[in-house]
Amino acid sequence: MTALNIVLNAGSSSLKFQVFDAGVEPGTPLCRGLFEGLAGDGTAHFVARDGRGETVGEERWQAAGGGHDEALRRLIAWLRDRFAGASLAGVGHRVVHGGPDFEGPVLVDPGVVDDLERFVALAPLHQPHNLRPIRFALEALPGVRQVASFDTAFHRTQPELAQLFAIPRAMTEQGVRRYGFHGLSYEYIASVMGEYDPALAKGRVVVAHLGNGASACALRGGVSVASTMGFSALDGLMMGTRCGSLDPAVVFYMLREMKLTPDAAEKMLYSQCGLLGVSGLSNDMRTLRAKEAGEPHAREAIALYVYRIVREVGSLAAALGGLDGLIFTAGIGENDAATRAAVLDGLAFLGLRADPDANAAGGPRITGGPGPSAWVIPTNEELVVARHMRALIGNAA
Ligand SMILES: Nc1ncnc2c1ncn2[C@@H]1O[C@H](COP(=O)(O)OP(=O)(O)O)[C@@H](O)[C@H]1O
Ligand SMILES: CC(=O)OP(=O)(O)O
Ligand SMILES: [Mg+2]
Repeated sequence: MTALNIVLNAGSSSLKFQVFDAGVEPGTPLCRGLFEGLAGDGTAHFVARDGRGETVGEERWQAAGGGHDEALRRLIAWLRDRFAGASLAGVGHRVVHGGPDFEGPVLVDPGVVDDLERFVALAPLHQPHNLRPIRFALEALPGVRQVASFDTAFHRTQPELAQLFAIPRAMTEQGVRRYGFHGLSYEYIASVMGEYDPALAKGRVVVAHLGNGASACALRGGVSVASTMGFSALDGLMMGTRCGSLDPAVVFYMLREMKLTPDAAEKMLYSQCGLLGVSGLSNDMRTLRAKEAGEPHAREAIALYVYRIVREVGSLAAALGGLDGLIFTAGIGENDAATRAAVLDGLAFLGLRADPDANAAGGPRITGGPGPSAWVIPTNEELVVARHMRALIGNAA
């Protein structure tokens, strides 16, 4: 009987999962799937594929809020049915915030979950959805080992200056510092980029993770040296529903002049800004692309999205002292050729020369000529968690 390792990855708009044979090195999963459209009130969509890419499950429903809870309920029912008779070796979880103490993946026990609850306020779109299935499995599956892998851990290699805010030292010592996120995605990209071009593995590379959440990370020799996200996953680039970098005085304006409560102000900055806020239409790039011809606000939202990426990649290139490669990944980075083309255009001053045909075809290399190269590399956060599970709990069933 096959023993399974299941990996869960709750993003801000999605719940992704992969199922691996626990007895072998993780590679192609037995099955992988995605619930998407969980952030809004539109249609949520579930699709699952087997190891050969054949669709083995598909559902659609109306996500009237609470999309992640409903997705988890459907996923458990679907997995029970699909893998009836198999035993479960372990469950691995992407956990977005590991704070200052979790510098690598850990085996979960109730004490670890209590520690991680402290960061719910710093990652309200993620941490609750990451911890709920852990608590569920601790109760419902008491013999099954669980591993938590953190988005923040990969960035703990950054130089001290890259992690500091210019605030009183006492606040820094309390943990008010830049953590950085999407670390599992960056760890995956760092692990494969040498297969695309050995020079990337040694070089100065910026990875742009452009999903519903978005950040960029500067890698030197595959190690994180700076990133656009900070204390929380609100900072840096403009995102689907998050504002990204914002003058902190805007928050005081929201509280004092707009008379918003702190909770309402927080909700607005996490859930009603970004592409959704500027377009007034949608957080989803696919919808904005479909409407941009007739909707000036959709066009402006996309233009601002690109402008912010160009500025931040320039800043990260400065932190690296130059740029050898730029890698696009995640939902928008992997699929939206027009965003990539516009970013490359804005970064032509760094010597990037777009290859329009290669870009339209999805890469992998989307520049030509001498100078820095740009690439499209699909991310795989679940595979990184599966590797962590293998390292921590081996192949025990
Ligand atoms: N084919 C596509 N073309 C353009 N954008 C896409 C496409 N598919 C997905 N996206 C964008 O990617 C986003 C989801 O990215 P993903 O990395 O899966 O999100 P999450 O942050 O929830 O993990 C969607 O909200 C949408 O904006
Ligand atoms: C950290 C973060 O924003 O994650 P996601 O892009 O999955 O929402
Ligand atoms: Mg994601």
